[in-house]
Amino acid sequence: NLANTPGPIGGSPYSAPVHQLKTPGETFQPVPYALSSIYLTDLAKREEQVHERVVEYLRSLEDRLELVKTYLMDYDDSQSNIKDEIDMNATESLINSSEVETLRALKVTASPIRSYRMIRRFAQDLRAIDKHIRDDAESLFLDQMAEIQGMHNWPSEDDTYDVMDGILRIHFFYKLNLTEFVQGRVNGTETGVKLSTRQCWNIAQFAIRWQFYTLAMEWLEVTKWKLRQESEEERWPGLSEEIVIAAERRTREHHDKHFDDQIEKRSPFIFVNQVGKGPGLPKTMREHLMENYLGREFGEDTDFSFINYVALCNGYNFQNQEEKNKLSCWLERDRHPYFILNPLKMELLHEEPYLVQIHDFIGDHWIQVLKRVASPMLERAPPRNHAKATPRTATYAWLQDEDIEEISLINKIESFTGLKVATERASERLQIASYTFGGHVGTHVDSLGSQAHLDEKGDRIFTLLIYLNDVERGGLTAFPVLGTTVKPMKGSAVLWYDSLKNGEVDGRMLHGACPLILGQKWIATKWTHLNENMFKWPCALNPEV
Ligand SMILES: O=C(O)CCC(=O)C(=O)O
Ligand SMILES: [Fe+2]
Repeated sequence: NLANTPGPIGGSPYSAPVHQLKTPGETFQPVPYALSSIYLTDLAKREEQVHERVVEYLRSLEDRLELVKTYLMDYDDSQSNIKDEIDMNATESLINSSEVETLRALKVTASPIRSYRMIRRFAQDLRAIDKHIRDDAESLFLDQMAEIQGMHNWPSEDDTYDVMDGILRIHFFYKLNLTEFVQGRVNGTETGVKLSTRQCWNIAQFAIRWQFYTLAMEWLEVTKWKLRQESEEERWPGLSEEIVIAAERRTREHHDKHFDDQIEKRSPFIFVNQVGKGPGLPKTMREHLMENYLGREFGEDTDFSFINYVALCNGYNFQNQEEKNKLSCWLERDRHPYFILNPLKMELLHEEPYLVQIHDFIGDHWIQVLKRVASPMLERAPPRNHAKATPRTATYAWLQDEDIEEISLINKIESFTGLKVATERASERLQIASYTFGGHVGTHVDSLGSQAHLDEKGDRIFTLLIYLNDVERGGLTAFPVLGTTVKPMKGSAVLWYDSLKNGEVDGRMLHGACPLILGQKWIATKWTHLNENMFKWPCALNPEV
């Protein structure tokens, strides 16, 4: 799978950089902030408290500054004409510094006003400064921060990489218009918050470091555009147009060095656009792939599946009219008596292989329970341990039936599918996944293939995936071979079969989760296995299917 091939010069925004999990110490962070809406929300709440403390700390610093100034002003004021006199004496008779000191002291002593003011400064101003320092706003601030921090780590440099990785993935998949993005418009939606020139520069640097050269070129371009709009005073002194232009030159050189090699491999990753070479290849790599491979039938060569996946994420559909004519919606009552009064709202998305969306499969109450139970259990996807693993930027929890006793979800799935789901051997625990912006799952099949044949449970028969919320933008489930997508709709479920009846993997069920652009995405998935359902899901007479 091209998507999983580590390029010769690094990864891609398609596969997240893998960070080391920290060993549990005094604090711990089970899930990286950028991957978890739960932790992001929690962090946003804690920042409210942090902000309040910082404001208090600022006030305290201002108080201290005020005290220091008060002392100095009184001192300067009460000494001013002594100073003039002494200066005059010093130039006339060249007295030395210890004599100056004595002279000044005598002047103070000679004046009841000066003496009073001096004594008052010691008694009041300097004591106030002393007290302020001993009150130790710094320690207080640090203690308060530690208290707000609690058990969790504050975000680290690694967390900023996760965020930038998510942004670059959205940029790559959806060809973001960066000029709009940095001004706060994300894929057509106004978010009301901008990126600064320096922040654009940081993202450009990150893209260069990860060798996403064409994305980097766009970030450098937008950095330059922003720099040109700033006045001299607004500019951050660490950055100038010359620096950005030099970075562009270096990036283009790196790009060109690897271009021929990558064009051979038809890698869409690093060369989203052709930036360096002349008219030899007039089209961008993406255009080239789209024109030649889009929607094509394919076998082993999964280049097509990747470019189709990206296109599907962008709203394409490759089903021909004949296929589309077969699609329909209906109310289904006869699978189980349960559905007589509560018919299933079925929508056929693909006939063969079968892909169906069931609307309103579960209601608000169950959705709340699933999210609530899963939230504290979410963990990041296991890091990729070998190149073949599907890239995943999401967080997961596995629920036991006991965790969700209050809902009879499994019974409902059994009634609906007519297969055994409830026992330990028949299925896997219910998996809850949560995505934030940029979160995705690369294309894969859920079938476990030959590795499952010897397994006690046998291979997966079907996937029942329930969407737990409406998704604002992005986050479709894309099926590159079927040429269609499923739009997450709150409470709806999709069902498809993972294996052919002969036990083979059904490669046509290749699918992936498109990167989320805006909002959140939560899903619950149940995989049911073959061995316990041997007689309910018998082999077909035709070994080919
Ligand atoms: O989130 C989705 O839309 C699909 C997720 C998926 O395919 C998986 O986790 O295996
Ligand atoms: Fe899947």
